[in-house]
Amino acid sequence: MTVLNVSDLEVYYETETGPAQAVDGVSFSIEEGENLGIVGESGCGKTTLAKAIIGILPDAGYINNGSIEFKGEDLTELSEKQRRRYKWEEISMIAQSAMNALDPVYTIREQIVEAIETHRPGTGRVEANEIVQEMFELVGLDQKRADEYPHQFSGGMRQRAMIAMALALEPSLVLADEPTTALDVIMQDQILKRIGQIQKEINSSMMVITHDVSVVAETCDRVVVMYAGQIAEEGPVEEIFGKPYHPYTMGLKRAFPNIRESDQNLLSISGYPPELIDPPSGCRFAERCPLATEKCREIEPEAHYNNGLRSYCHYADAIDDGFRARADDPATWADTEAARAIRTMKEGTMMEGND
Ligand SMILES: Nc1ncnc2c1ncn2[C@@H]1O[C@H](COP(=O)(O)OP(=O)(O)OP(=O)(O)O)[C@@H](O)[C@H]1O
Repeated sequence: MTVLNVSDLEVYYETETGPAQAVDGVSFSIEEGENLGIVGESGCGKTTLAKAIIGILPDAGYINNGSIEFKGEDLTELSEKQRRRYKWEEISMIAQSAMNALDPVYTIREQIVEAIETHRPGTGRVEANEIVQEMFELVGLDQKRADEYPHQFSGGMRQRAMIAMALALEPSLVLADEPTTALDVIMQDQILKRIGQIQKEINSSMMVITHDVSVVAETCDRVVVMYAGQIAEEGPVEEIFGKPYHPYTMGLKRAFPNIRESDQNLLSISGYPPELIDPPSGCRFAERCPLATEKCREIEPEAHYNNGLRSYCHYADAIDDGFRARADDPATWADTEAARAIRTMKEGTMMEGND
């Protein structure tokens, strides 16, 4: 069964200089029990996507187009009141920062019990407390500390408490936004394993948002690679990281440190994602791409399908292992428009310095 079906979603933010297209024409689905990873550099629209799905966009943000079908019901058509019943009970979110997500004036127990009583009005106090105990055990927290306030917890414990809260109502879909970024490597590993175990027990689906490709490799079945508000590539984890067809995926998997490997030979994708207020007309990655041609700068790429992957690159069908090997070489990434522009700028600064 399809739990979530996002179709042609556009989310804008009103800014002083005009509307910024944070999510632009994004379509994907998540099946029951499936884990989908969303990866991409900072600012590519991952958190906005999650906030639109659970219905907590800030005032400046709005859905401009598209649908978000949850178990067949389009959430974008519902009123604020109707949507509330989905929040936490059916769709929950493990936010980036547990400190911001937890209420400082209530104990952890009070917050979890409150959530249970709001969404399951028939649940008695004793039963709610049993759920707190069970969730604390599952996330590896000492339940004696349930009556403490968030500030009395360490960062790792707060993150675990947040996970306990997000999973207490056994939601069908959990949106995990950088669930372990604030934690050290050992803790990250434990927490990821823990989330996986709990999730299997309650058979929920999960959308894992991260910039760390090793987290996705470890926890997800499929992955969506986002770039500048759009999907660059989508498909099963093994294929995406084994034989990708989009140059951005190739760069991304070598450009960011990951929690698995200590000795990493990282490469750099020169430049930055484009402004989302006035994005370029062709492929948004063209300026930073070693394969880019005039066509890429002018025409927006359509989806190409290879080996179960959906890749938005004009040259996806021509990409082979030869190119994948070249993309592993940092020198390949020194030959892009962005890299050349940065070199020219540096040379200019040096010349000025010599004058
Ligand atoms: N409240 C806001 N008002 C205006 N623009 C915003 C707002 N929140 C986010 N944006 C912009 O929307 C774009 C997408 O941001 P978003 O936080 O969704 O990206 P992200 O991929 O989750 O990044 P990160 O990993 O840093 O959280 C960015 O350009 C960001 O500047």
